[in-house]
Amino acid sequence: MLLCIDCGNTNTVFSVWDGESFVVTLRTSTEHQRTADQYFVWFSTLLRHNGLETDITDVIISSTVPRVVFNLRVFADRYFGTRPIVVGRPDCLLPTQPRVDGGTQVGPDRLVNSAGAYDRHGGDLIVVDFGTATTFDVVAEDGAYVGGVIAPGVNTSLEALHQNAAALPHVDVTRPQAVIGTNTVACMQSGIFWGYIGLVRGICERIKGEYDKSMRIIGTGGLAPLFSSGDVLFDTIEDDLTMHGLLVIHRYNKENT
Ligand SMILES: Nc1ncnc2c1ncn2[C@@H]1O[C@H](COP(=O)(O)OP(=O)(O)OP(=O)(O)O)[C@@H](O)[C@H]1O
Ligand SMILES: CC(C)(CO)[C@@H](O)C(=O)NCCC(=O)O
Ligand SMILES: [K+]
Repeated sequence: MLLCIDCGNTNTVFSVWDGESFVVTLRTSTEHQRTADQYFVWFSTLLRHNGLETDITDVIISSTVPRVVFNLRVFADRYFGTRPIVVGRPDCLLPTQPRVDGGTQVGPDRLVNSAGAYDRHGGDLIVVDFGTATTFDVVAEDGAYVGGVIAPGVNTSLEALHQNAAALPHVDVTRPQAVIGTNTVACMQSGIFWGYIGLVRGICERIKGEYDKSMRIIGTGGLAPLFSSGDVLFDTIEDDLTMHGLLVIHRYNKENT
């Protein structure tokens, strides 16, 4: 079985592929101090809790946090006796090479999203991912990542407001009743909710204006459904896009090395 690990700046997601489907998906916060042994205690406990017997033979990792990769490598080696494929490292092949400015280290999550989206939808896409940052990845006709946009993440923005303004509390993102808020929390929720809808809409329109062909927009990340409840932003929403991309890249490496 294949263990896919998607390590973001906020959360790390483990998902096990049994050859036909993802049988379990587990989420933990990203902490670079976490050791290989700590990962295993958490992982094996939850597998047992889910009544799963898994035999992990392969591991693939995408990490936007370089320093967690060391302990994840030790985890794969010590507990599964396997050398993981790490997206973005020179020995990990990609189905298509990104076309960006020389020296740019594209976030591995964006390469993975691009590969996953291309496999499902073909090219000429915008992939919008609501994570720590809100990213827009442009996928060309041949599946290459050719650039995009990095905007502040929804929770990152809310946290910055709270940190920088003495009278603004911590609030969770939600769809507000009205645009005109009649209390502080409602005002903040309106700013974030309608602000991000405007941001996503505006950036996608501008990307489409710059691109010479029609494009489809794929939304992913935990908050995509919430934002699409306020406006038609996406042609499709896929919550498993990153995991699917890891699967695609793993398969490509197995077939070509
Ligand atoms: N309605 C909601 N309100 C608030 N948070 C939500 C809601 N739906 C999902 N979430 C949150 O979205 C997050 C899932 O986000 P996702 O995995 O896409 O990115 P992330 O973990 O926040 O960022 P990164 O991948 O950069 O670490 C979870 O932390 C989840 O709690
Ligand atoms: C933008 C984030 C933080 C989104 O997770 C990640 O993809 C990243 O660290 N990217 C590196 C810079 C780039 O993608 O161009
Ligand atoms: K993510």
